[in-house]
Amino acid sequence: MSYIQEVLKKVEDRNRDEHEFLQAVEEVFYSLEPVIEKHPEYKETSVLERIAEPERQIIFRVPWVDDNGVVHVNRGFRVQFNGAIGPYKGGLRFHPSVYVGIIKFLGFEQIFKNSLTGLPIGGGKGGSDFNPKKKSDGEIRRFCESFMTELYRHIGPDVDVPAGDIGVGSREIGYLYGQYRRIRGAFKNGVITGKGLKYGGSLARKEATGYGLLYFVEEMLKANNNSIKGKVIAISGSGNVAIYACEKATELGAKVVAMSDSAGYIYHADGINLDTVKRLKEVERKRIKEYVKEHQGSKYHEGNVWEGKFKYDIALPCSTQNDIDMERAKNIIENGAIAVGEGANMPTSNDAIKFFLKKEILLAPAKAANAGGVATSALEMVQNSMRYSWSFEEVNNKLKDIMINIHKSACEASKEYGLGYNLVAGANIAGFKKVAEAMITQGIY
Ligand SMILES: NC(=O)C1=CN([C@@H]2O[C@H](COP(=O)(O)OP(=O)(O)OC[C@H]3O[C@@H](n4cnc5c(N)ncnc54)[C@H](O)[C@@H]3O)[C@@H](O)[C@H]2O)C=CC1
Ligand SMILES: O=C(O)CCC(=O)C(=O)O
Repeated sequence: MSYIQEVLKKVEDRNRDEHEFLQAVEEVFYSLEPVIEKHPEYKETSVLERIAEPERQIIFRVPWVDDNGVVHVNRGFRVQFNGAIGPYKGGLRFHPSVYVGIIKFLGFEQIFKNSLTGLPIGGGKGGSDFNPKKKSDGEIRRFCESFMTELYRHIGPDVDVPAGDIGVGSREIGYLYGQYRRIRGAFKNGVITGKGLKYGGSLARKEATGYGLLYFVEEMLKANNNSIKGKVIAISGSGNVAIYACEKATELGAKVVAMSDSAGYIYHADGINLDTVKRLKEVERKRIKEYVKEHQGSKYHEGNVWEGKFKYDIALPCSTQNDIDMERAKNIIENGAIAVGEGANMPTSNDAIKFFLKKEILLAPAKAANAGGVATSALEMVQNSMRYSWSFEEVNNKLKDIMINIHKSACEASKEYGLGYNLVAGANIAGFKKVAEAMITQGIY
């Protein structure tokens, strides 16, 4: 058994039923094999064992009252995974599928992603198994208030800074921050990011993950003598990441022909009308199928977009984890894709990642490609500390530079370890080394 296999076995034994977490750890650790060989100090200081164990995980009760006066109880989580390079940083997910294995996979990914941004942020993640779908505004507010009534004691601008993720957008962030302020009796707006612009939010944070994804994919294509201009793109999801990925892709001269939600997908050969999607999803909170009522020539299909048979050059999974398994990966290639850019966290299963790499599909891995959101959150923290705000253009330019640098770091790390142009391994290695070195320098923690 190799050293990596031995460590993985220990991680598996300790986290038996946490499948998503084990998948994320396996994906990172296998790509670290050449690094461990070259750096015996990582083995001597058990960095891998340490990095796979959260510094702290908090699980709490979230009781709330619905509009009929009935009391419900959900479970809240915050996993403070690794604080070696900065305060824990990562979003909150409200979705019925949430359990500790989901939050831990997301928190683990966040360690490396945050490191790649080059900014001083550690890895953390949180959320709840609360389902925001079909809840009234009042129910959402009461849930958020209850959630923060426990969470507030574990977070702070220098300790742990949450933000949004699936099911947590600007409305939820507003209620969460309001409750934090009420309890603390202080305006510490650096405690949460993704805030509204009127109380310390950053311009371009809303757009950042989707825009950043496209900046990264453009770099990847450029490095391979290609570009986004003129490409046909399919996107899964129609939430925050998907919408702004679509916007930037269109601005860069591509045509987005498909978007989805958890029930099905729309296909519009003329190109998706993003104004309609924004209204349906951001304002009216309706299903994506409503789109076809307003656009002749578009079609709605039930099921997963990656099972659809239609032509595109680039696939951008922007919905949720394990969206692309082996069968869907094969279908994506049959549909003509030359590149995949991961906007969601861990959207591709480990065997499908290997398959894409074997088929020489250009693969922009999530940790690198969707890091623009958290990077811009870190820029929001900078602005909050300065009590100042930058213009949209200033933030967007910084975001673009960060994404270009992440691509460069992943490229260089891959090359240094003789792996050619493998951004998956390169991102893992570059993200890991910075955190590992900080951990070693700080002793045994
Ligand atoms: N919002 C952000 O800044 C960042 C988000 N991400 C990741 O991007 C992905 C999307 O997040 P957001 O757009 O923020 O969330 P969102 O809540 O705005 O949108 C989520 C989208 O995914 C779809 N979806 C959710 N569960 C699904 C399922 N089981 N099957 C099919 N579709 C499903 C929803 O219908 C919706 O269109 C997640 O993986 C998230 O972790 C990654 C980096 C930053
Ligand atoms: O902006 C943030 O802090 C969180 C972003 C996030 O949750 C992610 O990168 O997956």
